[in-house]
Amino acid sequence: MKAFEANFDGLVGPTHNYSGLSFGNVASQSNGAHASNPKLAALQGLQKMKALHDMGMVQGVLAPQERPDLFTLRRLGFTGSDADVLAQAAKEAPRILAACCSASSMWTANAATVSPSADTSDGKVHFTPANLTNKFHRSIEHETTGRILQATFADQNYFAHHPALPGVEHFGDEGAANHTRFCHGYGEQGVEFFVFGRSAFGSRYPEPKNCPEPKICLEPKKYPARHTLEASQAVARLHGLSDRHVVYAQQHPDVIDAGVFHNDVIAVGNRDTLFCHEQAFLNQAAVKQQLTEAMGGHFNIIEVPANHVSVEDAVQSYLFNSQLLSLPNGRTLLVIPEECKSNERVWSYLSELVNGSSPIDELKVFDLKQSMSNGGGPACLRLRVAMNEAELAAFNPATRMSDKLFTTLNDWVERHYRDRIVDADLADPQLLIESRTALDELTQILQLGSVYPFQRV
Ligand SMILES: NCCC[C@H](NC(=O)CCC(=O)O)C(=O)O
Repeated sequence: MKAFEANFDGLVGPTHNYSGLSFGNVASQSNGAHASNPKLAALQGLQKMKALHDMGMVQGVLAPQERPDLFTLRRLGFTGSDADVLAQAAKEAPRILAACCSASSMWTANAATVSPSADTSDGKVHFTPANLTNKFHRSIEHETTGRILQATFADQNYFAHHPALPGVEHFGDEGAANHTRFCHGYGEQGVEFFVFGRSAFGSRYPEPKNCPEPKICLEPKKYPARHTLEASQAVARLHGLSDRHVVYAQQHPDVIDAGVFHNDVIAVGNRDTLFCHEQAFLNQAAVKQQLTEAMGGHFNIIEVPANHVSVEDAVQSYLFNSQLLSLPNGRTLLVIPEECKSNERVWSYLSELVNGSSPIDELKVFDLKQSMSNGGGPACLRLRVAMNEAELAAFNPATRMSDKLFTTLNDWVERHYRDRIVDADLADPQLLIESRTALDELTQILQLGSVYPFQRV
């Protein structure tokens, strides 16, 4: 049976704003307090989805979340009417209000870890929503994410859904941003590559299997390592992956300290190719060897040297937060953000790469500035789901990008979204009403049922 890689992009929610919520994410920290443009953000995202659809890729849409999150605010002790809750939170705890208004679910690379059916013991596609424990504003995503994924991949004959891992730092899980699946063909047994930032239980315990670093004691000094080895191992167990086809690697702590808060800021992979910076992993030589062996010796590694592109340039340009795509016409495309073009060193490296003999044939540049200003590039905005023909026929067709859905969603954004949000707007009860009205209509467009808390009371 033929198999495909589908990309499910997160639709940007109506409250998209810059609140400087992500310590360790340079863009988020430096753009806090700037005015955002949710309408433009959503339209920029839709343009990318439509472009991939036009190239013949399978493209899906994942719905955003209900924000402001009144249910979390009430859980934290704010009371009264919706307007009272917002007013009290704005006065007494504006940072908590901002966290409860973030549209961060747009970065669906953090929505879940997905294992295709060719890799799992029961032959189903497995999904585990990421608990995102390291950031409060993201830790409140996984329940609704789980419901959206179940409404998108509902058929239990093909799709298996797990709850998020326990919500404590020991099992900090950031989902597919730290997970790459390599394969020779999308429908064949693949190699799942899990990248973590630290080990929660330390080196007193036996060395984990398939882990190139003997004593996992190194940790970043400045910024948090969000994702643990133990989380990755739990996901591999839940998905029924075989040890022989799993490789674990630790992110280099120094690059986390340089602003690489997820591995997808410094590495991207597709099929039998890994495109990464030479300083991405601890013990990088061993990581490369393990991956090559697990892939049966047929594996391409494009390793970018620091003297061409520094880690700082990678973080500034999001070179590696690109989408490495195998197009239906057989060519390999790298989808990059505009920031790569404006960085001279990155652009000259990329120009040489596509003109040379590398496996990458073409570049496509997108303006994703609204998302980039919060540290989310092309790869952050998508969750990959490799599916065979039967699975493709089984997922919710209303979530699949088409010319018609593109027109419908553009119109929906134009009607419901604001073109400017600053901090003071987050407490506006009208924004809550607008957001819920928009999402209620969206669940009908995408045929999701009642996935939002406000629809379930
Ligand atoms: N994969 C990209 C994720 C980016 C995301 N940024 C944020 O949540 C910033 C939100 C703000 O600062 O308003 C994060 O750091 O997890």
